[in-house]
Amino acid sequence: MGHRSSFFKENCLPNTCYLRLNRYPPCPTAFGIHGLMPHTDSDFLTILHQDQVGGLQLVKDRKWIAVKPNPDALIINIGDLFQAWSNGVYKSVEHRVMTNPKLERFSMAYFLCPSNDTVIESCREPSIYRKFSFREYRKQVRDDVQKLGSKIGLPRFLTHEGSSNI
Ligand SMILES: O=C(O)CCC(=O)C(=O)O
Ligand SMILES: [Fe+2]
Repeated sequence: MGHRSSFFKENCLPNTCYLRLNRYPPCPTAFGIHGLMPHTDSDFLTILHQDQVGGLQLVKDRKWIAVKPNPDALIINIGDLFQAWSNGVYKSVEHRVMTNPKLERFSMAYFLCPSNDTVIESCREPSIYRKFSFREYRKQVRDDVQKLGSKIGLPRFLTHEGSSNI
């Protein structure tokens, strides 16, 4: 896509990526409860493993669809940084987890993150996002969650060009 092929190798290092282990207890009392609220991941890519219980859903064509559980497969989710880096060609996927009334669920997510100083810059002109460091992105997300109660994410970094195209 016009980026250096060594970009990930140089910027996403073992100590900048992380693994999250998720446990969702059964939720017998109510139907349609979020185990994890709708969100996009603030990284480049997430490699996800879910067990056989199911509950992961993603937005496709503006509708929530369930991801069929397959413990033998890994799911690769595109994150916000990949969207910015590709100038919006690849979209960060919105996803959520619904709880199961009877079964406990486990998942494992590996987040491919760069170092805080890494500058995320789009490969094409005109760029729809201004360039930003991962540190700046994380701070903006943290500040928005604190002040507004939810993440705004990439729309905060739209350029004039990007704003007039959405
Ligand atoms: O548990 C899952 O399937 C999804 C986990 C997830 O989206 C996350 O940890 O960001
Ligand atoms: Fe996620």
